[in-house]
Amino acid sequence: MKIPFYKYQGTGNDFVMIDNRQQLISKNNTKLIKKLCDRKFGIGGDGLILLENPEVDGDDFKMVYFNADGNESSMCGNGGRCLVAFARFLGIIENEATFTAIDGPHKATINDHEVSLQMQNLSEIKQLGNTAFLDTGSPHHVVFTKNVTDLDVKKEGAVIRYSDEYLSAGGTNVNFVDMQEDNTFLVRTYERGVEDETLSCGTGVTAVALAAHASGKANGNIVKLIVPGGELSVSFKKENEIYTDVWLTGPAEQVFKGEIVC
Ligand SMILES: N[C@@H](CCC[C@H](N)C(=O)O)C(=O)O
Repeated sequence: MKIPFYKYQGTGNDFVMIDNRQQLISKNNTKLIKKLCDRKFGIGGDGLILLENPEVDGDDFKMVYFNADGNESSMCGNGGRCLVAFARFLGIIENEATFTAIDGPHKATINDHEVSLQMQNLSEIKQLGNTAFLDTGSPHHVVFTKNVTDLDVKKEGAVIRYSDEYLSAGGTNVNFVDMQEDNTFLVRTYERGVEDETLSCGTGVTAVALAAHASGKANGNIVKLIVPGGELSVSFKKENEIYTDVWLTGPAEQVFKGEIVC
């Protein structure tokens, strides 16, 4: 059997995309999904995303996300943005999308290669010193520190990801953040499920922007995030201690396509 696939990237967070409206891939095939994400034995990617038929009235499609380890996981912000670009490529949408992912409903807009994705409202941010923990669709530990450029993110991130504090709750992603100028932050992320640093993490930079605002490190409602793979922005409102209207914006593009022979 031959299954068509597409490769997308959003600020260097890269994904294998499959149009699964005809159920070509089984969601339980962890071994196959892990192999497809393998950079030596497969296509290579930080994750794999299935575009499926909508299950909610009014939706354009459904998003199913897997980490590179082959397991279905929580929300992927960059993956969601890439999926919107894929949906437009497939002719499912034009410039706007409504879809459901594991964390609930999302809206999105796309102009050229720029995709804005609405994230869930957020009310709970645990802050402790220069760290914070919040769930922006995926769990994120945020560390505000200096010299992020020189950090061994894989080593330092793994210590926190596998710490007793998080392990029993399924682990966490870890973001190391260095403030640059007003409302601008440099971010490097250790991703759970990839178990390494990735070039960008959408739910991660969303967590950084909201944690920076909650702790007074950012004072505007638009925050610029510089990641190893490019630049993203996060805009939001704060109403009655709840962050609403949270939008993650940045580029997303198709890189190549091919066929999986299985
Ligand atoms: N790259 C993602 C986050 C993907 C989920 C994460 N690895 C997890 O399992 O929590 C993003 O762009 O948000």
